[in-house]
Amino acid sequence: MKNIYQNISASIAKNEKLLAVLIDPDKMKLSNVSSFISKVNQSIATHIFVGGSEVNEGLTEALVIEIKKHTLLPVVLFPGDVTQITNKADGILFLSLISGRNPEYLIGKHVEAVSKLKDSDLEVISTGYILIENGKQTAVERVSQTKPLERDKIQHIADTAKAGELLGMKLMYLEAGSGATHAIEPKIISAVKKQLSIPLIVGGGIRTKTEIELAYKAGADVIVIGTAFEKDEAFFNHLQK
Ligand SMILES: CC(C)=CCC/C(C)=C/CC/C(C)=C/CC/C(C)=C/COP(=O)(O)OP(=O)(O)O
Ligand SMILES: O=P(O)(O)OC[C@@H](O)CO
Ligand SMILES: [Mg+2]
Repeated sequence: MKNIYQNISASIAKNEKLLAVLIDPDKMKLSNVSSFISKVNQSIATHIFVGGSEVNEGLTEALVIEIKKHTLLPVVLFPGDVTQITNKADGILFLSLISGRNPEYLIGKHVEAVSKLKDSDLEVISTGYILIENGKQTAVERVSQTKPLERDKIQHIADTAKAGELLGMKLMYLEAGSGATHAIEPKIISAVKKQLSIPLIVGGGIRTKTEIELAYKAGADVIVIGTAFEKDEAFFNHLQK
């Protein structure tokens, strides 16, 4: 039995903070997985997310198989598209892009995904995905052809998250975009957190231990970091258990 969601909730109840390392199948060489994952294992990371906004078919499955050889941490798909679904992972963030108004990314991809999910034992976790503007166009914006929410409309951001919760979503993900120049501001995180009773994930542009601490303090339950590790694996040295 998979219990990724239950374990996230249990950690939050104990006031523990969670860290997901995002690995992009387009950028990670299979030959580097073993050494990269050994660094992940020695760090405070609690989850491995695998995904990208555009990934060539087949790469995700090969990467997940290789990662699973080297770690006991849960491997969770964070897919930009249906082609990234593989049964070799433990779970999948079943993302609906609720900051946008593109029906394909609100419900279309999900309908397409069902035939794949029916035959898998992936734990499917319904996740509201909210893209917030950070000054430059992100890959998610380009791929999904949607506009991010404006960062100074904080009440609108919080209401969007709450609407997702009321629709039954189990996790809420505030996204500044991979490699964002500015991470999501703490005041946005805390305003959203105040209205929510489901776990809150925050990612995009987080590069320092200070930014991690500020996001946790503001109310992030799970932080996602990809680019900072892609650019410099020495960042793991600052995040030892
Ligand atoms: C339900 C299924 C099967 C898919 C969900 C489809 C949806 C709604 C996706 C949301 C929009 C999207 C394109 C999300 C991508 C999320 C992601 C993995 C972002 C990280 O990738 P990046 O790292 O931004 O890409 P680059 O490294 O290429 O910039
Ligand atoms: O790559 P970074 O900027 O860490 O962003 C992580 C994730 O939130 C992107 O989807
Ligand atoms: Mg990336």
